[in-house]
Amino acid sequence: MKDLLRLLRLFRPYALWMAAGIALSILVVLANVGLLALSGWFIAAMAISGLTGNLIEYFTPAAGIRALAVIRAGGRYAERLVTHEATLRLLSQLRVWFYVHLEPLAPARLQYYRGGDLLSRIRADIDSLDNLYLRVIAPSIAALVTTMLMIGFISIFSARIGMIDLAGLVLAGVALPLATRVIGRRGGGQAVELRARLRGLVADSVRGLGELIVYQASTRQAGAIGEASEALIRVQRRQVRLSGAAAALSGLLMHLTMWIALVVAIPLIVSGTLAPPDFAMIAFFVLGSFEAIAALPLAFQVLGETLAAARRIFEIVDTVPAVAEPARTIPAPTTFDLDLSGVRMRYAPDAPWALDGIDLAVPQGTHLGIIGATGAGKTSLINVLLRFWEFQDGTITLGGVSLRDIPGETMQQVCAVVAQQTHLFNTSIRRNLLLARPDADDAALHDALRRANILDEILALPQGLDTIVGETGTRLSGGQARRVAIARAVLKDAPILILDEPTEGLDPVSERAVMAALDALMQGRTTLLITHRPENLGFVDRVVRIDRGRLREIGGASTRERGLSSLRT
Ligand SMILES: Nc1ncnc2c1ncn2[C@@H]1O[C@H](COP(=O)(O)OP(=O)(O)OP(=O)(O)O)[C@@H](O)[C@H]1O
Repeated sequence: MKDLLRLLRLFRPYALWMAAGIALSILVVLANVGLLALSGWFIAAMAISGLTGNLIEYFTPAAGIRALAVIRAGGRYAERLVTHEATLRLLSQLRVWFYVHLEPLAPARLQYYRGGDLLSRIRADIDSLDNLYLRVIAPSIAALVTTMLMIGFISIFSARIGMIDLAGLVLAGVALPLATRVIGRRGGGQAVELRARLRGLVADSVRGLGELIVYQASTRQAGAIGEASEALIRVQRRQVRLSGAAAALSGLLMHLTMWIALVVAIPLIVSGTLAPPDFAMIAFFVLGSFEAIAALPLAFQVLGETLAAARRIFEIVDTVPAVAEPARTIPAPTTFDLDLSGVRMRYAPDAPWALDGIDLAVPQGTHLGIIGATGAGKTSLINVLLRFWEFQDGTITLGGVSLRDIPGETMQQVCAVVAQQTHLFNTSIRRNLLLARPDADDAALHDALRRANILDEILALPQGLDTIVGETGTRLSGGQARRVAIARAVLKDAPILILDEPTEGLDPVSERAVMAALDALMQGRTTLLITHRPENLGFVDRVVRIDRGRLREIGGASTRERGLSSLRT
């Protein structure tokens, strides 16, 4: 119930659209029942008139039938239009709302979710929230209102027939769906979970297809996917059987109600309380009235699935970001000396310290090389500086301002990052560059590419800047992708440059091209260069080594010439 109310609060901005959709559904149901009942009455009245020779005025009912038919068709069209407009507007708002909550959780809080699972929450779970309005709320309110109006109308003819119709509607529209919901609740939750598991598994397998083939594990992985799929099909089969049985029972109840109503109507016709044509009208009216509750079994069934999807979404939305934003706003730093004192950080309360008492001063403009064995803590230091992860002890200041008083966004603005795994989006080179500066014109883009040492190569491509780079930049070579990432950093023009193994995995020629580009970019900026390659240390002024979370200074002024000469060879 709590989740339901919370969901409803999210729907509030579209309340008017939704109300209009519901009003139109009510109109359509009433027009349909009216059309059936009036047609039944009209045909019977005309037949009786023909047999008895008593003329009746048929213009009005004929016009009524035409009017109701037009209202029903037009109303249905308008209802679909309005309810879908409401749903699509709602969906787009929900996606943005979810993304806004998701962003501060990256990367620290999201590392335990599978990529496919997250994707399924963003897409399928959010999409299934629209069920709440389209398949639950709208049909339920429409059913309630139309039932009251219809029972009121038929009771004018006979209160007993009204009660019989009401009993049939309540049984088919409430008791049956409730029973279906109780039986289907577990299956609904299971279906959502299993679908997410299957999607995660498939996404993971497609990403790791190369490894699966090399290690000949494709058959085993396909077996695991098959099992997950079988489990989902078993649950879905149970759910479909349940909804089929509910639909059949609902049909049975509808016809039973009509027969009982007719049995009650016979003595009323015989005694003259009702006119003979009313008999046909009652039969059609009762049948038609069941349209009002036709959607309720599905409503009760999808309610379980929708609430399960909502719970999974709220679970992410309610996750507290790993790094708390500052409580007070103070002016952003204008100088960029970095000072770390006694900094300790670990990834979980019971994990070993990834940084264990780091003291480090990096005056503005320094080029600092950071080396260390794998797992020593180099990336952890960067994670802390970029405010991706929180540090537990010690102090860090930037330009004299404590890092804890600087919003994460500011830190991310003043730092440009070129990493081993810098992500390129599957779009054009131009759009990848504009990420760093959306208002940059072609001249600025060309300048950035020139400074990243890649302009000629890009312009030589048939599509130039509009070349699509492929998923994660696969249509570019490793060295080209890295230099496009450098051009992006050039465009960002941030005072601090973080280079996390920027030449890792490149051949010597590409490495030299990338380092030449970086050397130009580093000028005038504070630079932290994490590297395993001793030759890259020729580009820095100072070198520190991190060893199991502790820091050791190992070099003063470097032989910068050594680095530059390596570019020339
Ligand atoms: N996201 C994480 N969650 C939990 N532990 C982590 C995480 N990232 C790193 N660690 C742990 O923290 C320690 C330091 O890792 P870190 O990535 O900083 O090392 P590194 O020096 O950058 O290594 P490499 O050169 O291999 O990138 C390691 O023990 C690692 O297992």
